[in-house]
Amino acid sequence: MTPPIVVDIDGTITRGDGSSAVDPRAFEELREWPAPVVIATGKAFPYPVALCQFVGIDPLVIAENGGVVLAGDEIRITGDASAPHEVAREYREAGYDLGWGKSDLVNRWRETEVAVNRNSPLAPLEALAAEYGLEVVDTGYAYHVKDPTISKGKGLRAVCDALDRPVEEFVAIGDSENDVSTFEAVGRSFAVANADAAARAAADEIIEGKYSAGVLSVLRSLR
Ligand SMILES: O=C(O)COP(=O)(O)O
Ligand SMILES: [Mg+2]
Repeated sequence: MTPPIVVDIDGTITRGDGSSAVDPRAFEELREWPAPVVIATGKAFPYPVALCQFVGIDPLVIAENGGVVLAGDEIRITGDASAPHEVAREYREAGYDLGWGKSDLVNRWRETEVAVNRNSPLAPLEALAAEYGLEVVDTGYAYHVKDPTISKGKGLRAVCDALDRPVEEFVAIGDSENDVSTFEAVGRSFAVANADAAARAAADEIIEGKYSAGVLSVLRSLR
């Protein structure tokens, strides 16, 4: 039987062309998938919700690295953004910038963490985060200032409770440090070839292909 899947966005179903463009072939594959599809991302909640709508699948979403979860018409928000916002405030006061311009669409709808552009300095961000008992996770796309007890893996367990399905049934695909907790929770995990060291070490298997090409090859082999 085709397994349910939990899939990361950036670096995983993207085309790998330097943009955040999702490969349209992944849209097709996810829409036709004959089992639940969970989108698990570091992005703010509206992005994966919109992705599900545009793909045409039921929204099963883990956003903000597990801070916000949607399953079975329930939205579950874990933690709050006040400590991350304090870190961001102090970071700015020290003369640094979050790096997303005036509109900052990356953080505008973020409810439990703050994301910082990877062109901004990491060391002072990590120092401030530690003062507030927070961690900085580098997804390869942004630095996320977050509560260390929140993870995509825990978010997946919440989704599984809502769906009344065992988490071990799931196959996970991802590319970075923020996918490690998902890999540890599921029955079978794949890192794409472009994955970072943490994801590669945690995955059961490393896919030969990079980005969406790698994902498509795995999905086709699982069906
Ligand atoms: O938002 C990010 O930094 C990365 O997002 P992802 O978890 O979908 O790869
Ligand atoms: Mg990713």
